[in-house]
Amino acid sequence: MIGVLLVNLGTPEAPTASAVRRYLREFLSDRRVVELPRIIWWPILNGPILTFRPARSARNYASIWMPEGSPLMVYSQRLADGLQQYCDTHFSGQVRIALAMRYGKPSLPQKMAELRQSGCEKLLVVPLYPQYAAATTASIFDKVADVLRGMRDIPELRMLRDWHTHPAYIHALAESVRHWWQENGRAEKLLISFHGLPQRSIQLGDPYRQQCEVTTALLVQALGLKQEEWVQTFQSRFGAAKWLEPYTDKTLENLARQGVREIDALCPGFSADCVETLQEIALEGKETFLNAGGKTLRYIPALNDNPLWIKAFSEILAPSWQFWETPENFAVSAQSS
Ligand SMILES: C=CC1=C(C)c2cc3[nH]c(cc4nc(cc5[nH]c(cc1n2)c(C)c5CCC(=O)O)C(CCC(=O)O)=C4C)c(C)c3C=C
Ligand SMILES: [Fe+2]
Ligand SMILES: [Fe+2]
Repeated sequence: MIGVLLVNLGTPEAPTASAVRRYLREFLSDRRVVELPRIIWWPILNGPILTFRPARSARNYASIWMPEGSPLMVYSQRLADGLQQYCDTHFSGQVRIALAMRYGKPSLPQKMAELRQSGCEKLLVVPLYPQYAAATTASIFDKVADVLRGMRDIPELRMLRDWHTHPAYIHALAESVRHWWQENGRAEKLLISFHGLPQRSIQLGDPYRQQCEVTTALLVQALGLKQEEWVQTFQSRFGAAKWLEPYTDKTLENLARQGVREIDALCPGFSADCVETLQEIALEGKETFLNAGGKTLRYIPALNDNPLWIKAFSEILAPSWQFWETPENFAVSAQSS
């Protein structure tokens, strides 16, 4: 049996200051996320950040919370469930899908143990980030390695590093934008916004910005957009350092001032909608744009559990488990799909 462990960032358990504080403490203590010497970072984190940010951040979460919970969790779980169903039909019950979070629950140690106990002797780890960053992808690898360190009988392991150029991903994005245009009409400009990173991460060798740019280039090519019909930006700055530019919020203001009236916004780096897309872009970004003179900003949902994406995602993952395929233990029926 092959275990596929989808891993996303993690999210607070409730839209309250105390739950957000617990979440931020774990997240922002990760050395892959904040690469400052502890002696400098510790007092800042435990002082102003964990004092003031949780309440403000909790309000942001409250504005987008779903009846079933945090959107990041709800959509990631729906993706995992949809993928399990798809695999049961197309891969003869040989693939078991699970979802874990890098921070909080369901935890990586718990889900890795469950997969192992249910007879998965092979494990494919799939960070739910199309573009590689040390802060996200490598952090998941670190945690997986920590868990393996405590296991006697470790599984055979593979990890997907990124899928930022995969034709199935680009096609799924392009289809979701085209579908959006069919249903809602087409705005003057397509804003393509990725989560930011400190500029220093790039100087230290992170391929993240380049991967975002390649995804954008392939997407606008697939959509047949001209240069003046799209703009690529980076959102979610944190702290005082310089982050990747152009910034999404400043760009929205500038576009409105230049006379752009309608924007469709897409966040291709997020597999699941979350506070950064539903609050920061669809609510706050819209407000910024309208306050600066824009007329409409419409957020195009992430791929989430879109059935087209579930099929496309299985095409991205399948080569990794077919690598393990042997005639005796794995009757693949993928071609019959
Ligand atoms: C130093 C800070 C941060 C780095 C570096 C960073 C990189 C990074 N993050 C994502 C994806 C997500 N981030 C999310 C939330 C979030 N991110 C940071 C900080 C950094 N991110 C904070 C403090 C928060 C929490 C919200 C807030 O208080 O503003 C989320 C959403 C989580 C949710 O619960 O909905 C995602 C997803 C990527 C892809 C990335 C590097 C490329
Ligand atoms: Fe983040
Ligand atoms: Fe944010």
